[in-house]
Amino acid sequence: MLILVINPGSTSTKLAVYEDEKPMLLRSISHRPEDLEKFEEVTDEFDFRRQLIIDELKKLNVPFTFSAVIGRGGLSKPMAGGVYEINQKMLDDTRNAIHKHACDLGCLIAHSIAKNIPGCRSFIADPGVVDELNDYARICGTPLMHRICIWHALNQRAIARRFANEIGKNYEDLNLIICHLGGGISIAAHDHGRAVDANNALDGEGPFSPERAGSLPAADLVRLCFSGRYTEEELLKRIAGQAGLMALLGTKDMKEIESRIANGDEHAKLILDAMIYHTAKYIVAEAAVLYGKVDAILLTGGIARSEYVIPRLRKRIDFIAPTYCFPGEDEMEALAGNALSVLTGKVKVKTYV
Ligand SMILES: Nc1ncnc2c1ncn2[C@@H]1O[C@H](COP(=O)(O)OP(=O)(O)OP(=O)(O)O)[C@@H](O)[C@H]1O
Ligand SMILES: CCCC(=O)O
Repeated sequence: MLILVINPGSTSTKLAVYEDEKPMLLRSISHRPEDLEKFEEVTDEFDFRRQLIIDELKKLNVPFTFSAVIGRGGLSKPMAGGVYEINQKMLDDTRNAIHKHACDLGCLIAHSIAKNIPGCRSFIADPGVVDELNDYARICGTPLMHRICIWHALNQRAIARRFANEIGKNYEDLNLIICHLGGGISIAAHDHGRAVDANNALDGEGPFSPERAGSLPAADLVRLCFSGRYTEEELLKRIAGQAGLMALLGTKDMKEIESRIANGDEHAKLILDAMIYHTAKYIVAEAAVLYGKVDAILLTGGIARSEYVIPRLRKRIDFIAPTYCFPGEDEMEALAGNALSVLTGKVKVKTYV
């Protein structure tokens, strides 16, 4: 069975074709900032990115005989983890969602390609809005709002299963703290296969990250909103996009920051060490969620490759549980595997309502 996998990111669109479990091709189409800047919202990039994918597949002579197209799920309404058949409700909610993220295009493009292929199904799996929070985690100190999570559910779960497999156990038998260190940093407590606590990595919760502000002093933020100095859009960018290392150091490229530090830049060192410090604090906090019974801490994402960050982070968290590193991400393989498990009847597909 031929499966097409689509994973749009902020600067690239990844695509892969699998023949059952076997990867036949993996491509990453890079987007120049000037090509994306002209679109007001990420969903406006739909035609542009869809056409690039189709052109690339045609160029590589890939037959359009897919049994399924699976995309990285978008930020529609919260849902339990699993594999979902894309339906009209999901498409509408993804297009109309308050939160915008390049992954929205995964769902929209997967459906649009699949619908033109006879017999082809379209899926998403473990989108960033997977919500398995416990009742305490939803509550914050005002009735005006409640906590939600937006996190790297797909990669965290893929890494969790990989780790469990490597040690000969089931993910569902383990208590894990997983930290995805990417452009955003998400941290979740996985209690026997359920992510009972996770941060909203997109919206200003958790540690600051390469391009996100993380948790901010709330009253200062309110005063800033009413200061007349910024529009709503500008301030939202100060929370996700023009925030974190990008705002504090003018770059989110970790290699560049590491080289500044190696050349004696004390300010860069202070900021990066602060990011490590806050990340460690949020990781350790998840141990309380699991009553201190933590089988392992798993670190993943692009920054898990950093020889500067990882040893310093480990030094602050190793006392909780053994820490393992899974640099990068397993998203393409995880998506393909999820589609295949539905096509072969191993997993029951869910309906988004
Ligand atoms: N070899 C490396 N050493 C140090 N840092 C690295 C390395 N490779 C990537 N990074 C850093 O990882 C970060 C990006 O991580 P990643 O690729 O996981 O993010 P993303 O896919 O853009 O966003 P996200 O993971 O939040 O969806 C950047 O700050 C980048 O500089
Ligand atoms: C939906 C992925 C979460 C993030 O980018 O922070």
